Parts: sequence; C-alpha cells; structure tokens
Amino acid sequence: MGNDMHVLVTGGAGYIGAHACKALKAAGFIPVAFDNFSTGWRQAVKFGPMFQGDLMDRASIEAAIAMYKPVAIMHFAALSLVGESMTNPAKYWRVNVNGSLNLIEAALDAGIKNFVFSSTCATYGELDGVALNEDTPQTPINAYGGSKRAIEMILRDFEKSHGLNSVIFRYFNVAGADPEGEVGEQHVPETHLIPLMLDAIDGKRPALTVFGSDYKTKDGTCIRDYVHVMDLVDAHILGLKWLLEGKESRVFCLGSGNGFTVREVIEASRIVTNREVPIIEGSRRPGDATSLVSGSVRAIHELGWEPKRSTLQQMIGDAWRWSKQPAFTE
Ligand SMILES: NC(=O)c1ccc[n+]([C@@H]2O[C@H](COP(=O)([O-])OP(=O)(O)OC[C@H]3O[C@@H](n4cnc5c(N)ncnc54)[C@H](O)[C@@H]3O)[C@@H](O)[C@H]2O)c1
Ligand SMILES: O=c1ccn([C@@H]2O[C@H](COP(=O)(O)OP(=O)(O)O[C@H]3O[C@H](CO)[C@H](O)[C@H](O)[C@H]3O)[C@@H](O)[C@H]2O)c(=O)[nH]1
Repeated sequence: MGNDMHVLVTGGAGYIGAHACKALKAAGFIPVAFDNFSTGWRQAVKFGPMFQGDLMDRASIEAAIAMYKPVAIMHFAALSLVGESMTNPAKYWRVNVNGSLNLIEAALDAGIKNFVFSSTCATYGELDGVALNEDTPQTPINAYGGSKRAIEMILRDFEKSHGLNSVIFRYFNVAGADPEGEVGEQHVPETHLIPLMLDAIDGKRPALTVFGSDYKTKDGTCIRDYVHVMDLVDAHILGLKWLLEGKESRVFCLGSGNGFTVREVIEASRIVTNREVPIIEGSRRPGDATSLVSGSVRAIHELGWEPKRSTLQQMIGDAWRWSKQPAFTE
C-alpha cells in the first residue's frame, strides 16, 4: 500500500480503535486517531497522529479531513454501554446517529467514499438460539443496538444517493489485548465480563456479579461469542483493502462462531490465571439477550479472514497480562 495513505480512525484512542491503529500502521497506512477522549486515552495513541475533535462538532471533522486528506474512514467512535442506552436513549440516538451523520456528510463533501463501520450483534436483539449471520433480521432490544442499526441504514441510503461505499462489521463480543502489550482494554466504568472478572480475581474488585442464572441455557447464564481484538482488527485491514480495490459494499459478521456461557468464561479464567473467581449471583441486566453467537463464515470466505487468536485461553491470557501493566492515566 502507498506510503502516505492516511486513514481517519474515529475513536482511535479507544479500546478497539487503538488496536486498529496498530494494525493499520503495520499494514503501511498512517492512522489518524480522531477522538474527543470521553472514554479513550491519549496514551493509547501510539501509531500515528492524534486529532482532538468531536463527532458532534462537524467543523472539527472537516478540519481533520482537510489536514490529512484520508483515503478512507474507520468509524469506531460511539457510546456503547447497553445499560446506559436503556436509561438514556436520547444520548445514544444523538451522539451515535447524529454524530455519524456529521461524519458521513463531511466525508462525502470532501470526496471520501470509503467507510468502514463498527456495528454490533446487539442490532439483532433477542433471537434465542439462532446462529446469526448477515441475513438474520435485525430487531434490536436496546437503544445502543437501535442506534447502530440506524447508522447501517444511513450508510445504505447514502450509497444509493451518493455512491458511498461501506464495509459494515457486526462484532460479537470483543476481548483480549495486543499480545505485545502496547495497547489493551481500559474502560471507565468497565462493564465487560472478562476485564471485570480479572479485576475480581486480582482483588481490584470484591467479586464478579453474574447477571442472571435463570436464562434458558445449559447452566442458566447468557451465551456470548468472544472474538480476539487483534483478529477483529485484522478483518478491518482486509475490509479497508476491499474498499480500496473498488469492491461492492458488504456486511460481515465478526465472531468466532463459538458460544460460551458466563460460567464457562469464569471456569476458563480460573484455569488461565490459576486463581479462583469470587462471584455473586445477581439478577438479570436489562437489555441482555440470552444468546448471541455468530453462524457466519462470510468474512472467512470472502475477505480471507483467518481468526487465529480467538480461543478463550488466548483472549483471557492476553487480557490478564495487559491488566498487570500500569494503567493509562490520561
Ligand atoms: N467492545 C465491544 O465488545 C464491541 C462490540 C461491538 C461493537 N463495538 C463497537 O466498537 C466501537 C469501539 O468500541 P470500544 O470498545 O473500543 O469503545 P471505547 O469506548 O473504548 O472507544 C470509543 C472511542 O470513541 C471516542 N468517542 C466517543 N464519543 C466520541 C465523539 N462524540 N467524538 C469523538 N470521539 C468519541 C471515545 O473517547 C473512545 O476513545 C464502538 O462503536 C462500539 O459500539 C464494540
Ligand atoms: O459484570 C458482569 C458483566 C457481564 N456479565 C455477562 O457477561 C456477558 C457479556 O457481557 P458484556 O457486558 O461483556 O458484553 P455484552 O454481551 O453486553 O455486549 C454488548 O455490548 C458490547 C458493547 O459494549 C457490544 O456492542 C456487543 O455487541 C453487545 O452485545 C453478558 O451475558 C452479561 O450479562 C456478567 O454476568 N457480569
């Protein structure tokens, strides 16, 4: 790839965006981390320029695009707490949808037509036990999933009207950290299962609360499909190249295809760390679907994606090593 191909990475200071910046640099691109640092970290911007801006401030997006003239946008920036989206849906519709609209319009005005977007399996909703793929109907049950579904629809409409090309990735549960330890997951507040579990093992939290033991699953706890963050960002490089080669807009699910209950993840963490996980049995968390597991092989067949690291053992092991490093402070 060209020497000076900039890619604007919104949310490039966040968990997945920072890993994507690392992968972009390794693939010969220059990742420009566009971020308002609401949940991201300046110290996670290590692989290219940093641009402080906000999706809600269209002028800041235009300024970043004018400065770097990116060949494409990778759009990670979003609010993504399912629980908060249930109590404050307006915030999710405003930031995720209006913010994305600002970004898409600014990109099109500057002649940028290549767009890689972070969507989610939370757009599917409660589809008990069905293996999910790109053709599964989307009926989100929380405002977070609803807002992501709306952005997917905007991208499709803008393709018809303005020739925008997009690769939409619907992620399952992203986990793990850069095995080389340069970046990793650090959310405040943390809501994700694996980092919370590791904190409980390490005594940084009193215990892990298991959200519901009365689901209709083999052990009563929710089933999720966990995918390693480095595998996930590998797919983004393939998706970017797909667009730069002029191929058609496409949706891809990114999951490992394996579903694990919360109790199975607890057991895997016990084995990886050789420590007990202190747990409390709690009630269900509003907005949680019973089971979300990918049944798709499209990314493997069409993009040539090879998820190599998405075993529970590797994801938990990499997250565990990351948790032992000094935390980001700014
Ligand atoms: N983590 C997962 O398991 C998962 C699963 C499915 C989809 N996703 C999606 O992937 C994307 C990245 O998730 P993450 O876990 O890295 O989240 P994150 O919170 O770590 O990163 C989001 C980044 O966007 C920035 N940001 C937020 N609002 C902004 C705004 N208005 N303007 C500019 N920057 C803003 C934050 O400061 C942060 O750096 C999100 O779109 C999320 O919905 C994540
Ligand atoms: O303290 C906890 C945290 C989580 N869980 C359970 O662990 C599983 C995983 O929960 P996470 O919060 O780690 O992730 P989600 O499944 O809620 O993920 C959702 O939110 C993510 C964004 O944060 C992604 O968008 C993803 O696609 C979407 O399904 C769920 O069954 C949840 O109930 C617990 O039991 N206790």
